[in-house]
Amino acid sequence: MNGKIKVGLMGFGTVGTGVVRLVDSYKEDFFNQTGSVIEVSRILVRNPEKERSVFVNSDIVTTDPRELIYDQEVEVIIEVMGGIEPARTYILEAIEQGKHIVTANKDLMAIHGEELIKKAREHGCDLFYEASVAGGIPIINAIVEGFSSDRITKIMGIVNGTTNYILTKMSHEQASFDEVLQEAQQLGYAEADPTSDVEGLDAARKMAILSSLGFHVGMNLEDVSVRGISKVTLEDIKYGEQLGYTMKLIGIAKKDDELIEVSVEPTFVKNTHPLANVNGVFNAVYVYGEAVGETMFYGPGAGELPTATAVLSDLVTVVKNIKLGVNGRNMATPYNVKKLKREEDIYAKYFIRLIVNDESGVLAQIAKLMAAEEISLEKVLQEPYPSNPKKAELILVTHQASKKCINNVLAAFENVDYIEKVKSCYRVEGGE
Ligand SMILES: NC(=O)C1=CN([C@@H]2O[C@H](COP(=O)(O)OP(=O)(O)OC[C@H]3O[C@@H](n4cnc5c(N)ncnc54)[C@H](OP(=O)(O)O)[C@@H]3O)[C@@H](O)[C@H]2O)C=CC1
Ligand SMILES: N[C@@H](CC=O)C(=O)O
Ligand code: NA
Repeated sequence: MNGKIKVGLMGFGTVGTGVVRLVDSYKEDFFNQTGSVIEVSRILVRNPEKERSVFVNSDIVTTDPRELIYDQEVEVIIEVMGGIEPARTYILEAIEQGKHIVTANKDLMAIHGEELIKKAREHGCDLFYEASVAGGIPIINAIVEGFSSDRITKIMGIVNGTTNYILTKMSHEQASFDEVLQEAQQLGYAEADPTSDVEGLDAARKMAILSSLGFHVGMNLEDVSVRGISKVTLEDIKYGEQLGYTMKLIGIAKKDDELIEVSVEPTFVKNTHPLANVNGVFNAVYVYGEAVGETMFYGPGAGELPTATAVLSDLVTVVKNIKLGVNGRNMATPYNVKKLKREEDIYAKYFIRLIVNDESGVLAQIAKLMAAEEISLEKVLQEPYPSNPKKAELILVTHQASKKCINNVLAAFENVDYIEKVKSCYRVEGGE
C-alpha cells in the first residue's frame, strides 16, 4: 500500500451521499488504479442533526468549513454543496491552502470558472468539474481530451435530466407538469430551486461550460439565449407528434465561420434523430467534429450514483496527478476570441402554431406574410378548433429561416384580424 489520500467533502446531500457510498464500495478499484487508499476524513453539512441514508462516523461531520480547509492532512476538497456562495469562497480559500478541488457545481463554474481555474493554476492545484455537465456522462473529458485533435462545429444536447424526465412523462403518460416535477424532486434530480431546471438556466450553465471548452472561448452565461419548458403544453406536444417530432429541451452550440450561437430552448426533434429517443432522466450530447464527423454520448444526467462516478473519476485523476507531481496542468483555458452571431445569422426550421379564422384565403394571406420575410413552408397541418367551429388550429413548419425573420413574421401575425392567436413557436432540429 502506498499512502492514503484524505478528502474533505463539502455537502452530504444526493451527490455527497453517492460519493461516500462509492468511496467505500470501490475502495479496492481506486487503490488498483492509483496505489492509494481514498478516505473521506471530514464532511461539511448545514444541519448535523439530519438523518443520513449512509452511515458515517459522527466525529467527521462538521458545520465549520475551516475544519476541512485548514486540515493539513486533507489534500483534496470535493465541493457538492451547490450554489455560488459560500462555495466560491470556500474553494478559493481551500486552493490558497494548496488543496486540489473537485466540484459538481455548474452554477459556480459557468460564472466563476475562469477565476477559480486561474487561482488553482497559480497554486499548482487541480480543479476538475466533470459532474457539472450531464451528470454521469464523461462529456467534459471527451471534449477537452478526445476532441483536442479536431475542430468542433456543433454541440447539441439534452443536458438537464429533470426537464427530460418531465417532458418524457408528459408525452408518454399525459402526466401533469406539477405532478412529474415533484417526482423528479423526490428522486434527487432537481436543483435545490427547481426553477433553474424548468426555466432552462441549469441547461444554459452547462451549455456555457461545454461551448467554452468546445470552441476554446470564454462564454458567459449572458451569451446563452435561454427559454425553459414551463409554457410547453400537452397540445403542443401532441401536434408535434402528429408531424413526426418529439419535444425536448435542447441546448445548441454552433460555430459557423468563427461565429458562435448558444441557446437552450424547447425544441421539436425529428423522431429519426437519436436525441428524440433519449428519455427520462437520461442525457445525451451530440458532438460534431469536422474531421471525426458525428459522435454521440449517452447516459444518466443526474442522480446519486451516476453523478458520484463523475466526481470520483475526477478524484482519481487528481490522485494520479499528485503521484506524478503534475497538478495544475491539464485544465482547459480559453485562448480564442469570441464572436457571437446576431439574430439574422441564426438559422433553423420553426414550428408555428396558430388559431386562425377557418375561411378561404386565410392560408394564402399567411403564406404571403411569410414570403415577405423570405420564409418558405415545409409542412402545413390544419385541425378543427374544438371550442369554436369557425376557427381552426393551423400548424406550420418552415424551411430554414433566420431567427430575425421568424420574429418579424410572428409580430406581423399579431397584427392581422384573421389570426386570433399565436399559440406557440418552437425551433425544429434533427434533419435537413
Ligand atoms: N443531484 C444531482 O443529480 C446532480 C447534482 N449536481 C450538482 O451537485 C451539487 C450538489 O447537488 P445535490 O447533492 O443534489 O444537492 P443537495 O441539496 O442534495 O445537497 C446539498 C448538500 O450541501 C450541504 N450544504 C448546502 N449549503 C451548505 C452550506 N452553506 N454549508 C454547509 N453545507 C451546505 C447540505 O447540507 P444539509 O444536508 O445539512 O442540508 C447538503 O448536504 C450541486 O451543485 C448540483 O448542481 C450535478 C449533477 C447532478
Ligand atoms: N438538476 C440537474 C442535475 C444535474 O445536473 C438535472 O436535472 O439535470
Ligand atoms: Na459529466
